[in-house]
Amino acid sequence: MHLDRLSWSVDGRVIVDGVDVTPPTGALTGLLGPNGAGKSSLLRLVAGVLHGAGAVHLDGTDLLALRRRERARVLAFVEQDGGVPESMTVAETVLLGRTPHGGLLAGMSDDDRDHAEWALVTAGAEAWRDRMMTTLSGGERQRVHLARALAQDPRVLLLDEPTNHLDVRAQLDTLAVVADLTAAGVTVVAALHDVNLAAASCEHVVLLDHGRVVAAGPVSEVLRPEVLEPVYGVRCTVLEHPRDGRPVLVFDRTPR
Ligand SMILES: Nc1ncnc2c1ncn2[C@@H]1O[C@H](COP(=O)(O)OP(=O)(O)OP(=O)(O)O)[C@@H](O)[C@H]1O
Repeated sequence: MHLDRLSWSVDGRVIVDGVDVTPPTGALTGLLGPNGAGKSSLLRLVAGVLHGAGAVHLDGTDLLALRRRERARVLAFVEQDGGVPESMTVAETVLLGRTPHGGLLAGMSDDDRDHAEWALVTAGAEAWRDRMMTTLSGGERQRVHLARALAQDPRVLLLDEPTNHLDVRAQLDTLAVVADLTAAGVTVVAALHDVNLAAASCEHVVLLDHGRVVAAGPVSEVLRPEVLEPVYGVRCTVLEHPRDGRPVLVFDRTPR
């Protein structure tokens, strides 16, 4: 997938400024940057929720030129604190993920139901299948939203802060689901605040600041003190994980 010079302004202020990057196919790309850097806005632009300038190319097709339903067959987006459908059960909510492929809930095929069931189990949400969405905790809802996106069977999955309500185990579970998806060829882009989670789980990183790409590339190239310190305004020390050699970052406010 290639994000081709994506830009978006609001009230005369440029929020996303000519973002031109290529998240690798079948890999997890972490979208990092300080509060207000434009991560959510960029994901919303790619998903076609916001309308700005630029294109999103996937195998020669501009996803932003597609109709919403066609785009939803290839791209799924789990928004941060996504809305909760009133008076719907978890199972019905996940089944909604099949609507771009099939039709209305009543017209779902056995294949659609099987796929939704797979998504429910894969996202670890099957225990709540008959619960009303409004009764779930933040972390439980997050898993259901992931399940609904899986039910869509996307080639591109956008996740906005997929771990922010989750306990440590649930974070690792979610990242394991993402790893299985990328192994199956899905391209995943996730906005993350936890730099160490990105260091541990992403293949590729895009670092945003003030709507612009400051750095993009493999974890070892982007998650370095000289790149991170000016962006976050903190001191950064890089250690090596004793088990897998991946970077572990420690931040403090000591002046350089
Ligand atoms: N609809 C809007 N109207 C005005 N300003 C907006 C709008 N949407 C976003 N912004 C502004 O754009 C900037 C980028 O916001 P965005 O939510 O994309 O950042 P972010 O990197 O996801 O931040 P965070 O890490 O805090 O979630 C912020 O300054 C925000 O206030």
